[in-house]
Amino acid sequence: GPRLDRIQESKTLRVGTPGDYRPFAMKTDQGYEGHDIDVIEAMATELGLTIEYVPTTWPNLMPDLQADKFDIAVGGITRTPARIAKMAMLPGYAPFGKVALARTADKKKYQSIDDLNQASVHVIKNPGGTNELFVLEHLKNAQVSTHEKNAEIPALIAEGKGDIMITETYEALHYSHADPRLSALFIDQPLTPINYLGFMLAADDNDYLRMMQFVWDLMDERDVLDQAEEKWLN
Ligand SMILES: O=C(O)C(=O)C[C@]1(C(=O)O)C=C[C@@H](O)C=C1
Repeated sequence: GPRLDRIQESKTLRVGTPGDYRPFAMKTDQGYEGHDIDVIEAMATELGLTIEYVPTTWPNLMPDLQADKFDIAVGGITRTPARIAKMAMLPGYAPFGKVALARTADKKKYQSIDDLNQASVHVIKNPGGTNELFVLEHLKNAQVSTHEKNAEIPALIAEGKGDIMITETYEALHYSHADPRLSALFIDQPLTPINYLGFMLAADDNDYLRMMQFVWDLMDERDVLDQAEEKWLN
């Protein structure tokens, strides 16, 4: 197919990522790092390809993939029916639910979703992803503000500039471990059913899809996925 041909001829895989979601993909001064970065680098190496990272955002993730700015998107992307309807997605990994990140000092205040859904609670949300969808649907009574830079929200909560960040299991655990002022709430009983992340691909070339599915399976069989999980998700 044309996409696989182009990738093989250029020896380059264009990887789109918002790069703002620890521990899956984070842009730092040294480059990109995280679980998804280790996995996609191993996949590219297996295929003899060099990665070209293409910055994107959560609001632009699907439009940029549809506009052919990259071949695959990584960085903590939830598999959803809306995405599968338009794009292809590789198998699920890292089961998670939506949870809350709050100040440790406040943690007893929030025992249920009703305790979050109060006018006295200030929720800071990042735009464009499933966190925002959850906040708009379930926290209609809360005070909600939007902060574009997702990776800055935990510090804003810690400093008292907002009360709650809605996010996913691993990110909440990451920031609660990194900063004692923060606690991850609802980890044992998340606010949503369990869902899975998955790499999202352009669905216009079946040869490309079969190749990527094959390399994903190979990474699974060689325990590369287990190693990435061990390194980043514990
Ligand atoms: O939209 C998605 O797929 C996501 O999982 C991305 C998303 C979000 O929901 O906004 C998840 C957690 C991070 O805090 C940032 C981005």
